[in-house]
Amino acid sequence: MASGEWHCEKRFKNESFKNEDENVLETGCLSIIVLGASGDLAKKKTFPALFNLYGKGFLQSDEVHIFGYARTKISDDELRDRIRGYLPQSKEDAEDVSKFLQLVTTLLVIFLIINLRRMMRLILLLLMQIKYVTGSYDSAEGFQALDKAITEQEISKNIREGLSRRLFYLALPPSVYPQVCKMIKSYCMNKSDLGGWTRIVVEKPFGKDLASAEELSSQIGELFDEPQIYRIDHYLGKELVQNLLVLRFANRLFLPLWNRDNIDNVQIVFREDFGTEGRGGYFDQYGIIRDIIQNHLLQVFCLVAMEKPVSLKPEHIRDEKVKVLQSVIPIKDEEVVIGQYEGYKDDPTVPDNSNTPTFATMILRIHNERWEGVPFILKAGKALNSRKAEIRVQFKDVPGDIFKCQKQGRNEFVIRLQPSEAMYMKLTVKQPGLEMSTAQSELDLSYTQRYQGVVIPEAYERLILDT
Ligand SMILES: NC(=O)C1=CN([C@@H]2O[C@H](COP(=O)(O)OP(=O)(O)OC[C@H]3O[C@@H](n4cnc5c(N)ncnc54)[C@H](OP(=O)(O)O)[C@@H]3O)[C@@H](O)[C@H]2O)C=CC1
Ligand SMILES: O=C1O[C@H](COP(=O)(O)O)[C@@H](O)[C@H](O)[C@H]1O
Repeated sequence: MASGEWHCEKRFKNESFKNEDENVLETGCLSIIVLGASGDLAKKKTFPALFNLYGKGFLQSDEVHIFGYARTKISDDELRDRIRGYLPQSKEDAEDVSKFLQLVTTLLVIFLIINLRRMMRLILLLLMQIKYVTGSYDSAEGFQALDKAITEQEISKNIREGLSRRLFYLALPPSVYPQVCKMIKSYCMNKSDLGGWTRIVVEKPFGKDLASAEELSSQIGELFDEPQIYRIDHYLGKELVQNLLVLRFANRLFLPLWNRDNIDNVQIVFREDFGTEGRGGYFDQYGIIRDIIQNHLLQVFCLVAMEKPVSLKPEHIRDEKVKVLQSVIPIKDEEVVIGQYEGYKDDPTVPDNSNTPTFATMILRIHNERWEGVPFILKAGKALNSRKAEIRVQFKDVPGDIFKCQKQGRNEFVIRLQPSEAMYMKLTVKQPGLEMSTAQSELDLSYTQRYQGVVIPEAYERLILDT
């Protein structure tokens, strides 16, 4: 395997990040059931992540079976066609498909000619059997049919019932989580307690406000034990978000600078260059604040602003996040701007009279010793002119500017989460040459240049693997 590739063994053997009770390799039939399989998340992220995990050897073909469930009536093949579009595809790939089909008997030669990863994907597309079951989210009938399909698969794999594992991934609007969880609990649980398990993965946003989040938590909590429930925020799986803890707490350089004495403001920005594209059924109920800011950007905000955790244990990290969130003072109305992009209501899945925001920006202010007076500006928008997610830490001006260079710009530390992961520091330097003049330049750590050949895993690969 190439040096940058993730490796099963490496992950399980990484002692420094290990919790006492995790990293036990399990065997037995694993069924992964994607509920809401007809939707945007499933086709863009969930299924491609599963394919990648399979390609990297984390999911074994003799143990894993994947199911899709939704109300939309489509065939297994139609579902596969939808997914195929979101796996790396280009004219070049299409040629490889036909080459592969023609040269299937000379597999070793092809391995030398075409990229190994692409090759794996082609094989997967041919081999993986994704079964699609149609049904509503509150009908016993649908979930009984789903259970039947899973059980048949488990039996065909010749595995004792109790050793089977069932992972239900709710790629659905949170409004249907309670009814779906009830159905899973009533009809689709792993049938015995001989060592298998049933787990559920729920997506953000967890409710609409405090009351509904608490209600959702107690509804799910009545049906499943806490260790069976996985709440996903995929921004936490992004490489540069994972890097934030390391960056902040493993580098002496940043320790004395990361505070109100040196930092003028912090900007955490999410932009997308496409709109809802048929996702109005989910998005219009929630809007950009609940879709992006309350979860993804707030998690990033916590990692930028929190104090050093006691250790890397999840509870310790959570405790620090909670502390910094508790120190945020109520947001002022005059420090919020919201908007809706022109054309949003043209999406047939969006109601004609919708006033749901698709853009929002706001200032968070932290009332503590480190951050008093430093605005954290959070901004998110759909259908803007570019796609980008980044953190910009802007430093204060240097006092006593003997070079008269302040107009050229401040020191700024930028962490670009996507696209093209990078970190760069904007500095003032002497313009090379005979004159003593200054210019803005950058210390640049662009991942494509620094880590050539390293394949950065998609956020969902990491998170689904953890479940
Ligand atoms: N799209 C993305 O990139 C990401 C989405 N998410 C999260 O995933 C979840 C699903 O989002 P996404 O897939 O984009 O949304 P979609 O609008 O695509 O909904 C997913 C599926 O849910 C069903 N559905 C949609 N609206 C309703 C409704 N009002 N009541 C019941 N069922 C409905 C539809 O399936 P059918 O009608 O066939 O049953 C649809 O195909 C959300 O919680 C979102 O926050 C998280 C990260 C990224
Ligand atoms: O959670 C969501 O995230 C996606 C954007 O994810 P990214 O990893 O591609 O940045 C967004 O499109 C979607 O509206 C939202 O639900």
